[in-house]
Amino acid sequence: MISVEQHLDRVLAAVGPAAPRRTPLAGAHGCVLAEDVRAVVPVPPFDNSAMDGFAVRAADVRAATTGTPVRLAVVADLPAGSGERPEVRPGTAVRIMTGAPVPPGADAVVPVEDTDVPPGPHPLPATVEVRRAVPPGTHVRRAGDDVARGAVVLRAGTPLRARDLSTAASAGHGELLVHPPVRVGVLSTGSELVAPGTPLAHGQIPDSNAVLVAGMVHESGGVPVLLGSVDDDPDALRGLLAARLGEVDAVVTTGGVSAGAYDVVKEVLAPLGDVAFDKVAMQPGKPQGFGTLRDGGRPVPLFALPGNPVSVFVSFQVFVHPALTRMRALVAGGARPTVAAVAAQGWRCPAGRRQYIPVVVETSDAPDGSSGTVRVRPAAAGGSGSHLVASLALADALAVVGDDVEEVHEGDAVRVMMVP
Ligand SMILES: Nc1nc2c(c(=O)[nH]1)N[C@H]1C(S)=C(S)[C@@H](COP(=O)(O)OP(=O)(O)OC[C@H]3O[C@@H](n4cnc5c(N)ncnc54)[C@H](O)[C@@H]3O)O[C@H]1N2
Ligand code: MOO
Repeated sequence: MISVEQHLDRVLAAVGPAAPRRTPLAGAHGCVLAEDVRAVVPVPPFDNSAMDGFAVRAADVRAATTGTPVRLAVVADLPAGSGERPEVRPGTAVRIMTGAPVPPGADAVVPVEDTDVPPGPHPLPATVEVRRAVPPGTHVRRAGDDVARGAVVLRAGTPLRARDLSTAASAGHGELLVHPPVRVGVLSTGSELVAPGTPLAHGQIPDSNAVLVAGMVHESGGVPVLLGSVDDDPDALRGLLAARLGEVDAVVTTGGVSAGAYDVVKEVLAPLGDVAFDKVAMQPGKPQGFGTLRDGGRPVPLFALPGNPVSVFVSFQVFVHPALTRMRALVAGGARPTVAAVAAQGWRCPAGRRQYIPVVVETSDAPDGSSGTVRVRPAAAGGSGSHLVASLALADALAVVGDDVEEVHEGDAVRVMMVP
């Protein structure tokens, strides 16, 4: 039996990020940035109007009020996107729309509501009556107000969110140097499996692992590629892997790794040399296979997880999630975070194996209203069991109990791994 850390170290030593490549912004969401990004243009790129109205010289309208309006000649029209630069001389104004460049000579914008011109679509008036004074700079958004040219706007190592992409776009970039998305093949094994929703004949069960793994791949920032399920037939598994390996950067299989007479994953992969099958001192998730397949010369890490659904969930969070973090080139967030909690009820634990038990988290405020205590109880009425798949949905987290503990008592301190 090897420890969780030994297995994880072996996994992490075998995986790494793919070379970064320039990618259009539209395809870069979720990818990890490979270099710092600087603004190649200031944001905003030019002085522009914050209001629909009239660009004026502030000095011309210094005395304007509703009772003593100032009339100016309207000499040009500036819709957003206009490249014109009409001069605003004393006594004149230019009609301007939000986002249009402030014309030379003007130093303020009077909103249309503070004039005699009704808001909305109208022909360009010959004159405008300004009914309110505007100090210099009013409703003018200055070039570089937000970000100066050359400033770092995004840091390497961060996953690109929607707003990061908008920052990159506004700072002048159409592409970014990013690590490519990690495509993870999801493959269920077992002759008992049928597609979810299919009526079950005796002996059959729904393939719940495929959707579980695919969803966790998403939650870990990867791209799931559903490879389907194969019967416990070595040739079928061999054939599927040979046919589809080129489409993926990693593979997660479930089932077929323990001691059964039909455990085909072990049978097919063990002779490939680099795939090792170990017993890991954890519960659930004891039988684990891991190794590197070759697609031509390209290494493709393969995780052979045990078939029991709770084992799949735990094994993924403990081994596959950190590996995907490294393959994506993320700087932070390798292991799921843990927090301190208190057991709200007791439960049994296996001797000699670290327990990862799905728990419900209850927070309660202290009587003085100060910081709450995190209390946890097993999510499944049956406590700890790798087949208790339906109650997995109730769990908020995994309590992690040391291999030297045989029973957790109510009130004991426990570490809790936060999972999506
Ligand atoms: N003699 C021994 N038997 C077992 C051992 C052992 O050490 N010696 N280990 C047990 C432990 S612990 C685990 S975990 C399981 C792992 O078994 P396998 O990886 O070989 O998985 P299967 O036998 O194929 O399936 C186990 C279980 O999970 C169900 N299953 C499988 N795939 C799916 C799926 N896609 N969706 C839903 N459920 C699935 C399957 O029907 C079985 O009930 O081995 C123990 N046995
Ligand atoms: O290790 Mo198995 O995952 O205990 O059920």
